Amino acid sequence: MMTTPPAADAEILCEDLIRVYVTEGVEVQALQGLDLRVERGDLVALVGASGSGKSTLLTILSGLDRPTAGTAFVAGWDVLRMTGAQRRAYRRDVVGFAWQQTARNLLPYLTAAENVALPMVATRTARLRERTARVDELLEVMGVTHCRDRRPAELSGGEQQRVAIATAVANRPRVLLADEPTGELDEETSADVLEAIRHVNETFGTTTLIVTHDPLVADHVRRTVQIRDGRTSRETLRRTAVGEDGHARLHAEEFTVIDRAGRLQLPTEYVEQLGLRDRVRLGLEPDHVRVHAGTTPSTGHAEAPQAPQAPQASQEES
Ligand SMILES: Nc1ncnc2c1ncn2[C@@H]1O[C@H](COP(=O)(O)OP(=O)(O)OP(=O)(O)O)[C@@H](O)[C@H]1O
Repeated sequence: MMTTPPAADAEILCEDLIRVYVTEGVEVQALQGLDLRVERGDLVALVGASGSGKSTLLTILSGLDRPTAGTAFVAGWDVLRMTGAQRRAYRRDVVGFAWQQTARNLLPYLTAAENVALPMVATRTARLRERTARVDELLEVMGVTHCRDRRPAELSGGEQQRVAIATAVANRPRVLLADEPTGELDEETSADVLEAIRHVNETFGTTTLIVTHDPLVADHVRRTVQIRDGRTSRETLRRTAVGEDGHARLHAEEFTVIDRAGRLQLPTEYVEQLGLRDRVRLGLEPDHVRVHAGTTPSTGHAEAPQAPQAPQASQEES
């Protein structure tokens, strides 16, 4: 359903997303009020420990599952309120997916080129000549032109994933969702696949969300969002800046996410390093918030250790 999302410019916008699974009378809160905003054309990695809710979120964004409550808009589509027919159109035209299990992505009896062409054949969106040109373009962007006439069994794991991503974006979806695309690959092959995803993002402007627990993914994306206990908790933004000496350097800035109720999570290492627990003392400064260990009233600043300062992040334990 095309409705205007609350913030029309965000390509993916989730607010207070909740997903409760009930199995045999036992409730599991997989998503506990998750907020996420991804701008159009962005490339974002969503990282988090096993069980933190990453796959649950991706399943919702891909239109395969409905959340229990909250809002989720993808490319202007309200994923909570789609009818069956709209859901099929959404999955066909708006989002592309690549899954961890390579076998789930490609048909084993088709060649790489036939696999990539398949979504276009299914939607009858292009004539044969346009289709062939599109397949060639995609295989080239993904660096797998040499695999054109081979079947999946004749490809390496990394080549299979690159063909799978070419297939996922064949119909020019606005959003690409990838669930652990490097989960079955070694480090070097993973880096190749991630660079290929980045190339697709830059070439076609496809908004891309990669879900992973591979920390190396963070090196290949501009923005990493960490999910903890079914909520987004921290973000890292990377940018390259040229210093006074003329050399380009990569800067990484850490942010913590603050929700509408003013709650935020302190990084575990800050909590451990300063022995923060139970209650902390806060102080409001003109441009930041101080967080001190200890629960007794302060007579000055000197006696309590000061929390390391995270850029932009005011810190308070939730
Ligand atoms: N269909 C389901 N029925 C019941 N509980 C589920 C279901 N799917 C997920 N869960 C539970 O929801 C929580 C979040 O699971 P989810 O698969 O989203 O985490 P994840 O971060 O993707 O983990 P992993 O990295 O191991 O895939 C877990 O406690 C999981 O057991």
